[in-house]
Amino acid sequence: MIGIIMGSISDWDTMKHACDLLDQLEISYEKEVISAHRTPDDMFAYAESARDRGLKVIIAGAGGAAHLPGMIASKTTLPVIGVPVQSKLDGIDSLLSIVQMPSGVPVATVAIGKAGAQNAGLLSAQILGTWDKDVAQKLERYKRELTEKVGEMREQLATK
Ligand SMILES: Nc1c(C(=O)O)ncn1[C@@H]1O[C@H](COP(=O)(O)O)[C@@H](O)[C@H]1O
Repeated sequence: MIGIIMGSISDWDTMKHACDLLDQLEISYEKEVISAHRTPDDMFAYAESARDRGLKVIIAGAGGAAHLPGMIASKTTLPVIGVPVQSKLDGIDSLLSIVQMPSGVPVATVAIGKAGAQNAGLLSAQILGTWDKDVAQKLERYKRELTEKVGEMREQLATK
């Protein structure tokens, strides 16, 4: 249902958090290394075939000159979520490369690094949840768990 792609295997430490989130929700996904710069033909083939292969959302992570999410978005009408990966410039270059898309070609951009990748996984599930009741129920459960964790934090704080 979800395609998770990254510009390099060096992005895995970040992108695995999107995978972990989807594993937690038991939502199927595929993962692949694809680079707009290093494998442009593969990138276009991936974007052009994504809908016919049954994907509903694409999560694309890249660092530095992070053109992958935007270029994928240029070739598909599926929603694309961009994850800025940490870089030598603290990921600011990745963030700006992904978020500053021209009008007409949106990429839903999340925060830099692990939290961003987790949110990308969650956001992709929420998109599925707009029509998939099973996924929507899992998301309700996830939210309840978040609330419970805050309850635990309050108990912890009371002991400080
Ligand atoms: N930004 C891109 C693209 C792309 O946008 O097509 N392809 C690779 N990269 C990024 O280059 C960084 C360094 O990659 P290496 O570690 O392989 O040298 C990675 O963060 C990757 O996402």
